[in-house]
Amino acid sequence: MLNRLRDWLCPDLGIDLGTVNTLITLRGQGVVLNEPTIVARSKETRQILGRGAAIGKLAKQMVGRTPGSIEAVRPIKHGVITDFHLCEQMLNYFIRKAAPPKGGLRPRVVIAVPSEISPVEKRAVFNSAERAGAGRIYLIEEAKAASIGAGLPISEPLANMICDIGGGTTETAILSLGEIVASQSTRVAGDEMNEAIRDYIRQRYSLRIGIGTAEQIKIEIGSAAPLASELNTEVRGLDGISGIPRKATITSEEIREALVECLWKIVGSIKLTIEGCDPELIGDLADTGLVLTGGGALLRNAGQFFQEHLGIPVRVDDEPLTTVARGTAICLEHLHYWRKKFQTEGAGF
Ligand SMILES: Nc1ncnc2c1ncn2[C@@H]1O[C@H](COP(=O)(O)OP(=O)(O)OP(=O)(O)O)[C@@H](O)[C@H]1O
Repeated sequence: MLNRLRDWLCPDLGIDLGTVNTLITLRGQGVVLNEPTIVARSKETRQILGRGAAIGKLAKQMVGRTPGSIEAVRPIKHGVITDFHLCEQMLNYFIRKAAPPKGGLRPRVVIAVPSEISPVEKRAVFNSAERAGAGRIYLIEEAKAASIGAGLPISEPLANMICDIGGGTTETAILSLGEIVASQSTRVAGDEMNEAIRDYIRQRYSLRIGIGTAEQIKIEIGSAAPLASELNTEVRGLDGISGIPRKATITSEEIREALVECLWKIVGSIKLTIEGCDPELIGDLADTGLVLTGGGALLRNAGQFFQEHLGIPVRVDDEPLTTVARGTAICLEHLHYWRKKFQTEGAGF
């Protein structure tokens, strides 16, 4: 009864504070907010545009199309807050949008953060969330939240491996008995793939394209392993020699070539994680395999590529963009159990 009243007045929130996307879940309701982690502000006054509303989807529409006086800023880079003030304003806006406050109560919040962030960086997340209106704050490692969201039996005495390929970081972890036993984090992820595509097209076609176009190409025809039927797309950019707009047709084979180095670096990071694990547990991985999550897992044939190069079964989660957020939602449902395991701070409820 008390729980229901509290849920109505001030629902608990789960937040996946990602480099590219921020997702918020409410206890019992699943994902209620999914917005780009971007803020648009005036360069001169540093005020957020649209009376503080140019955040998320609205700000993303402005990327690359802003006049010189406006900048679209991502307050998080490689999973770590780089602009505290902006992050706090963004979180405040998202929290209010997801769960408008009633009665002045502060919600309990579970936030997923990269596993290898420093104590100072953790403190920045606490402070930003607290100033944005959160009450008691619990931090959970992104890889653990992803494992829970993907339904892995992480409480069992068995090795389970997860690899979350996000926008700014790829987090790989092996978990057993509810804890991370080995992990690696690399900055090779979706953003670096976009840069690789942009550079490839500049070198191969002398065509200059923006990072947003490179991302669109990745989503439209990107793949990690050969496709049954290869794809192509028309790309518009600026001729690097004449400076005149020009078109070119790019194939999925070419994009695969552009992405191969990034993918090999991710394979290297997964192998390092395995090497850092107790040999007793490594044996389990031949059966339990690897689960891929994060937006990067949507690259066509990603499962096939990693399976071929790691020699263990690989499964892509059904909805990899929401796995971490769904993991935080499950933690909210069982907060009495999980809160003993979280790193917590805040005013309490
Ligand atoms: N279909 C797709 N194919 C390939 N990549 C995709 C696809 N859809 C989205 N992505 C990429 O997924 C990335 C975003 O994933 P995600 O939302 O999991 O990252 P994030 O949680 O914001 O980042 P991080 O975990 O690094 O903080 C972007 O780089 C985006 O380009």
